[in-house]
Amino acid sequence: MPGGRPVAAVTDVSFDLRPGECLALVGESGCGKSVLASALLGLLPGNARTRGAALIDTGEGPLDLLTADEATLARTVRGRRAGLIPQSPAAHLTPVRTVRSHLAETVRALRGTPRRELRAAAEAAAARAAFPADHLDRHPHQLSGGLAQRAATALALVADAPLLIADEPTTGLDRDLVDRTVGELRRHADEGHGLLVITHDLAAAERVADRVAVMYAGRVVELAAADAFFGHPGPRHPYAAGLLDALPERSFTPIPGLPPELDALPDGCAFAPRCDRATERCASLPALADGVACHHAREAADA
Ligand SMILES: Nc1ncnc2c1ncn2[C@@H]1O[C@H](COP(=O)(O)OP(=O)(O)OP(=O)(O)O)[C@@H](O)[C@H]1O
Ligand code: NI
Repeated sequence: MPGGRPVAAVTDVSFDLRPGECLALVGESGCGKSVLASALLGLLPGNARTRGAALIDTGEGPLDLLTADEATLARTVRGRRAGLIPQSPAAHLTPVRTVRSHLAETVRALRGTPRRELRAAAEAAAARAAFPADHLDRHPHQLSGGLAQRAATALALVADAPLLIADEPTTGLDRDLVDRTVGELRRHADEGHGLLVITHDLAAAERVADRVAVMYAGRVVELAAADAFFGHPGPRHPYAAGLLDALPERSFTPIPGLPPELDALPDGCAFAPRCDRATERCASLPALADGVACHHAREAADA
């Protein structure tokens, strides 16, 4: 930050993700979801500091993504072990190149496809993400939001990486496209891939996820099985309960107030100023224990 003040964009996050499993990471704008995704791919800005570990299975043992050097990340991880469908895909594509050229380069780099087979391989990669062949010669600015999303998905799927991170894959899409995207992501997990879906679309999270991690002000405040979270007995953290209650199909009641600025967090629970369960105990920071970080969490369901 200006003046050299640090800001803790993501703190104390801990989860695992297995092949064939989808974890939805949900939370309001600015809570740290995209920073977390960037950290997992070694794409943080140069002045960022990380601590802890993020282990990925490389096929030859675990690799710590937070300490791996750039050459290792570039040669063995990005695209190959972990694919990313970025938030705002159009902004991540090179503006002066066509979708075909993006796909051909990616196929060549990740699969070593010989030049004479590139055209067919690029077309097959596009088809996998339902990107229309007659739009392959368009530039990013000539694509609708939905088609830019498909182009980014096609690129992320080229090397069939065991982990796919999708950052806001349904934002800005119309209803049919949301349904299709959710279906495709779920199929991708069912085929045995690990899937981290970052979204503030809770309806999409409910349909795609096996587990849900709720972030608030840079921390995971609840980590739960999706059926318990969205169904019975429901969320345990008051913030998570508030998020669900804000949905139009539920009680359509917004959480009062706004999330705090990350560079001015209170010492204790960051949600306390907005929380109707807050007491003096909330002046100390609640650790994530048994899936929830709250002094007044609802009881877990009976096992
Ligand atoms: N390079 C940086 N320098 C300072 N602050 C940063 C930097 N990168 C991110 N932040 C801060 O970290 C916070 C988390 O940002 P992030 O993009 O991860 O949010 P998000 O949960 O993905 O939100 P959205 O839903 O809007 O995409 C933001 O408040 C942002 O201001
Ligand atoms: Ni984001």
